[in-house]
Amino acid sequence: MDYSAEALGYALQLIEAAAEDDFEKVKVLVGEIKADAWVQDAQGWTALHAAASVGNVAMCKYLLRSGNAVWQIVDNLGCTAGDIAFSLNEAAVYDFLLGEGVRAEMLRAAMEAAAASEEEEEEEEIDEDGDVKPKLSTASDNATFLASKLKFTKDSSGQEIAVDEEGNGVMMGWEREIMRVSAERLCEPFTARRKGVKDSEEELNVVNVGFGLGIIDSYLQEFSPTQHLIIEPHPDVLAHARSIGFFDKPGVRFYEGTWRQYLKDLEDEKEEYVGFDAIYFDTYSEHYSDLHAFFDVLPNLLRSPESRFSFFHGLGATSRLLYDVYTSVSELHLKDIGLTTEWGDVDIGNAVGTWEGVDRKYWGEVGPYRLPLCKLEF
Ligand SMILES: C[S@@+](CC[C@H](N)C(=O)[O-])C[C@H]1O[C@@H](n2cnc3c(N)ncnc32)[C@H](O)[C@@H]1O
Repeated sequence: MDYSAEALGYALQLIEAAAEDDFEKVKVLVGEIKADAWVQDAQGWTALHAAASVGNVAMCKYLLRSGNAVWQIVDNLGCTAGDIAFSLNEAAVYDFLLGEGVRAEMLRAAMEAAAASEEEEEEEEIDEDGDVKPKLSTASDNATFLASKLKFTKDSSGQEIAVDEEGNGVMMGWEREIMRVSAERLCEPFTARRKGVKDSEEELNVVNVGFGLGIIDSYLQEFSPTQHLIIEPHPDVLAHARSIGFFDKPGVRFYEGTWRQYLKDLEDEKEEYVGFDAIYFDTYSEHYSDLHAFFDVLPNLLRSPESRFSFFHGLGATSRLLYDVYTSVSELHLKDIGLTTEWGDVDIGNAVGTWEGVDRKYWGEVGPYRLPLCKLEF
């Protein structure tokens, strides 16, 4: 059914009333006339964007609780209502929308986890019936990505990049600084223990999930790890790693499969249990729910209270609000399994320009990269 011109008219009036900070009119339009708060005007604004722009927390709350506003709708420039509040220094509105986002995402994660087992069963049924599955994207479906061709090339500034069949950047050279600092912070306790001890025999066991361009693995190699496990399933990435001699580096062993297969092999005792001092996670075409599932096994993989875990935090990196929401959500989920998280800023200011020829640009106005550093809470 088409959306009626009358309903659209009321919805646009609602955006106007919110932009004029006319809360009484907003209440009439939502409460009595049932105007829709999710409708967007020509610049992509909803009534919530308008309410955020005038800094009215009560109106934002009303639109979400009593109306049908949606906190994560983006305007034509990719901004959520929270991003509008942030850019206009409306701190109270920003904090309120951040809280709403965190609550909504925590709830969504819990519901997704509960539905996951049912979904698996459904997928099997579809297969048995022989139904054709819709075409999936390499950027959002792990199996599709793992079956697709990758290209290793350079961008115009000479930085290495890996690009998938759809032109999505799997790994970009500009992420190098993030990887350098991540490796350094992960190995810090080890560096401190070894300092000043001549010919130290201090062990260092590291694991990196997702080789990509091998950037973090090269930095991890600088700490001469005793065991350096790399979990990587993509045949083109593995071929690339072989071609640059990574299979022959000291301590390196590749597990040629996904991290889920590795965990299954550990469980089935096909892989030997290793306690790790440093664990890094940066896969591609997986979702937050996958990272969340990986969190759950960390207490079994970390060797000691000094051991550290980090992951590539690109979650929600298209918007300031979404980035803050996922920073909080991931920290809460890590806390659930007994890990504390410290966040460090890495300036990536000049790096974001290097996206030519690559689809799905992200980061934009989000600010510095937030580097998570997690350890077991005692
Ligand atoms: C963004 S890149 C990692 C880049 C790496 N941090 C670096 O410094 O170059 C993501 C890598 O994860 C791998 N990957 C994708 N799905 C995976 C999975 N389920 N398990 C393990 N690795 C996966 C991809 O093949 C790709 O090599």
